[in-house]
Amino acid sequence: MSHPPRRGRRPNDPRRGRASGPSGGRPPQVDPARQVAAELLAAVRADDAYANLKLPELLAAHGLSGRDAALATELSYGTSRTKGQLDAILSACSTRPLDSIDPPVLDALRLGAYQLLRTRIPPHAAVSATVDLVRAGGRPGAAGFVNALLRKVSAHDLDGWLAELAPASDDDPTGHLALTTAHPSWIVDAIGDALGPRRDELADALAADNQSPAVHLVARPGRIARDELTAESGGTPARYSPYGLYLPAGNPGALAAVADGRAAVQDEGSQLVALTLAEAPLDGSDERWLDLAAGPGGKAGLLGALAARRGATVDAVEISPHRADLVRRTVSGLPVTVHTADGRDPGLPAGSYDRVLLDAPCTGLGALRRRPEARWRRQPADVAELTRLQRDLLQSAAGLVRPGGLIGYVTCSPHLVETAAVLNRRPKDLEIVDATELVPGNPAADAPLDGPVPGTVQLWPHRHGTDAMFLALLRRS
Ligand SMILES: C[S@@+](CC[C@H](N)C(=O)[O-])C[C@H]1O[C@@H](n2cnc3c(N)ncnc32)[C@H](O)[C@@H]1O
Repeated sequence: MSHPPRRGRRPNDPRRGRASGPSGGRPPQVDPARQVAAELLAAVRADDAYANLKLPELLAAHGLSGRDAALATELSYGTSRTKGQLDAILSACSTRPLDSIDPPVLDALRLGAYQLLRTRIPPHAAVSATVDLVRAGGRPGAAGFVNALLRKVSAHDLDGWLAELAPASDDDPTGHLALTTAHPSWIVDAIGDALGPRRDELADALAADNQSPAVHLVARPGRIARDELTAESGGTPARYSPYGLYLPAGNPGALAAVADGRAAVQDEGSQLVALTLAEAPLDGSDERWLDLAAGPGGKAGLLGALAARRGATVDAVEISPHRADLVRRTVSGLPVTVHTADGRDPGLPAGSYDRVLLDAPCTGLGALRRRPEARWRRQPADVAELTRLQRDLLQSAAGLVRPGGLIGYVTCSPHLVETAAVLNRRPKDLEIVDATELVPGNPAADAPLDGPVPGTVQLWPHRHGTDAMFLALLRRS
């Protein structure tokens, strides 16, 4: 039942209609999309869940598809991605510090603020749905607080809030971009440093993290031709990778070719770095390949398919047993042997591999567009810890590759400490091979792809439409 507008209130006033506030008499009804979004935020916050893995589970559990699933995805991913920006605005409106607010209530406030500031959902619907969520979640005492706070948020649109709260770009360029593009300051600085002389692209690079990317598929060589996959999936051929294609909206898992392993979901940048290593000119034998940090197996699957066609074999090493099992599933039927082992000392024969991929564990700052919560979960201290591991793994790779053999050192992060600094302290017998001309499809013709050390490759979402993958090709002397 709808209520008539009360006297003295504007038609769009969020106090209108069923935004009944704390004392509305009817039982709260939460629509399933917002329920899923709230459950996802709780899982990310309380259980350290990965949003992109948890969401399909929740959608299936609630039986959501079509428009409801799209709304749940938009609300949960959008809220996760912009959390810091939403918090700055909520803080400005709140009478209490945010860290004193019951965490599920704070989740609901973020969801409500996201709807008010970044969707076309009418303000009264955004507020009333959030109040309902809080009441249905067993926190009726917070309903009045939530209602009042979101009414304050609705006083401005997003641009209005950013104009009020963001520091001036001239005074504090990092702080300005951090708030306006919803990134932690340390990540703004890291990406700015990685852009080096092209720092003027920083706003574009950060904006690209906030775009929902297309799903990229790889047509596994020898298992399905790209044309066939294009016809089966309704996708379009990728710009650079000869095996890649871009899918429009939809669930890739529902495609028969993905379900039966002829194709897989894989960012085009990941395809390009693996292909560059596999196809780089090499003198001498070319039969033994190694993937030293293989889980969950995307690149091992591509390398395995190429190896099968070229009469080579691949050893794939992964330290986590669960992820090693994922690799085994991915490479089934391919000439790949999976070892659950520490890549720093995997017990494999020294000096025996022709090509070695080290797709190192990293901060993932190059794939923020695909991992909505990652930018707020990662901490600057993670970088030092990962860098030690990256250096140790590179040392191990250097011992496993044969003289004259090639290593592809890869990160899905452009952070200079994970790229240039690791390379600058590499083992002395590894020389850098110029990879910039070797990337399939020649992305350099469209936009620069030179990395921070001469000869290395840095892809970018805002330039190439790929994740920001880094590649250095190294030859053992
Ligand atoms: C960036 S991911 C690799 C992604 C993979 N190449 C793909 O394309 O699917 C890095 C992997 O290294 C694994 N890892 C971390 N430390 C390791 C170690 N010491 N030895 C081997 N693997 C390790 C992680 O568990 C993670 O699965």
